[in-house]
Amino acid sequence: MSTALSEKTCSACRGGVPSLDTDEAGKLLAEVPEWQLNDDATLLSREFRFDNFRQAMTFAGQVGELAEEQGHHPVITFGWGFCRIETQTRKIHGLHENDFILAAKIDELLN
Ligand SMILES: C[C@H](O)[C@H](O)[C@H]1CNC2=NC(N)=NC(=O)C2=N1
Repeated sequence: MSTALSEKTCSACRGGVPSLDTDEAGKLLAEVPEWQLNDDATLLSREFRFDNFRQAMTFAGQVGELAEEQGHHPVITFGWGFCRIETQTRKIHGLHENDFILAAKIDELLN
């Protein structure tokens, strides 16, 4: 039985590893089905909707704290009623399991 993504912890990525290919990324996407891959599977993103600016801002802060805790950092954009998260592993210019672990943990913030 493999460990759920949300129970894993991001590992320090120092580059020098291949990014996930589209098949590998597609398999991991099944565990975070609310998220989207871009066409060449180098970016994982999701837009969350909220009732107002303060809720979006609070969520953005929670994602930021989670990123610091995990040592893996997405791009966080927020405004009135929305917060958009985009993640890729910059060092390898593509996706790593870390991006999917972070996505699964971000989804858990809503529980
Ligand atoms: C050593 C540490 O793992 C790296 O500097 C981390 C920090 N956070 C990171 N976040 C993202 N999104 N990509 C990276 O390559 C990255 N590298």
